[in-house]
Amino acid sequence: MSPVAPDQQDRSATDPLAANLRPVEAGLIDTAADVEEAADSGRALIRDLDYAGYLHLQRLLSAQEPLTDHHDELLFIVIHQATELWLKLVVHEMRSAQEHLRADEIGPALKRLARVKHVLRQLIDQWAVLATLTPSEYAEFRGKLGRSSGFQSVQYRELEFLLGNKNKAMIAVFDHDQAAADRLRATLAEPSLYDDFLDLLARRGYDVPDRVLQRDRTAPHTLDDGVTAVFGRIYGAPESQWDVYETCEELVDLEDSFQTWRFRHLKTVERIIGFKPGTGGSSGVPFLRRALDLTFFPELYAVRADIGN
Ligand code: HEM
Ligand SMILES: N[C@@H](CC(=O)c1ccccc1NC=O)C(=O)O
Repeated sequence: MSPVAPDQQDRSATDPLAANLRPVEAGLIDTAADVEEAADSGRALIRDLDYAGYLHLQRLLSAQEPLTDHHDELLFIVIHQATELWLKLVVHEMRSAQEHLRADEIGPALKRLARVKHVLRQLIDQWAVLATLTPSEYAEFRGKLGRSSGFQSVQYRELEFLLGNKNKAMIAVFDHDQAAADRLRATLAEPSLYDDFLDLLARRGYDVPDRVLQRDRTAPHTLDDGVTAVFGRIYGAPESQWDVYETCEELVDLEDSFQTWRFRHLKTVERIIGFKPGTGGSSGVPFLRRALDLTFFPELYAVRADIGN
């Protein structure tokens, strides 16, 4: 006799459910034990971790303290806090990408930069939410903001430094907050993402000029024709070092996203306060417009004019 296949065997002898018993009768659910277990995990939750505990939601969600009763002030606070949270991640990913570049690990560096790019995309889309705030709604609580301003965002400045816009003078904005000023001074002394990439290119045998490699890295990088020539080689034959070419394009994406964020900030400010001066003491819109001219990776744009000539 041929053996019966396991899935055709009569399971009622061994499987209580197949014998038509209710789960409790079958002994599969021991109600008392289940209740005891639930109570146990409830007690354990008091002792250790639950959702709110892990995420420190009590702290996070009690940190929105509007200065007025105006309905729209909560939106203003939430947008800024959400931006600061994302900036925290962006700075973390940027530093990690830089460490990978220093270790000649382009793959993981690109993965982190791709994440940064997507976060920036979210921050760009977020401006549409803030743009629902009308000039008169904002005017109702703007007076309460005093001289506080995005100027004083230490994480934003840190990101700008890591991207290479090393405007030392901005550290003076943090005279009232020495911890923030110290942190920025330390970041100013670190190589920028671009510095790390140019170092990697030099190690890969590209002819990055010594004057660029040896420059004072606490100052912003300025356009150098020797670096443009290096990118000319890379863009002329991407297949020769494909990962290097991909890194160039990732940096262009990053610059593009960052500039788009700046541009959306400018346009949102324009529609909400027009040409009023800023609370932080700048001219407002004209100041933000000038910031759009600052470019992080100038040679990656300069090289495009040479392609095909
Ligand atoms: C009603 C909304 C907003 C208005 C009217 C506004 C206005 C301004 C103005 C006028 C400045 C120039 C500095 C000053 O004099 O204050 C500035 C700078 C800045 N704002 Fe805003 N802003 C708004 C929303 C935001 C949001 C949501 C963020 C996100 C965190 C932000 C981040 C920044 C940053 C980082 C700077 C410094 C930019 C730089 O130095 O290039 N702003 N903002
Ligand atoms: N600079 C803004 C004020 C402002 O937007 C702001 C105020 C306090 C905290 C963050 C702010 N956001 C960005 O500048 C203004 O001039 O209205």
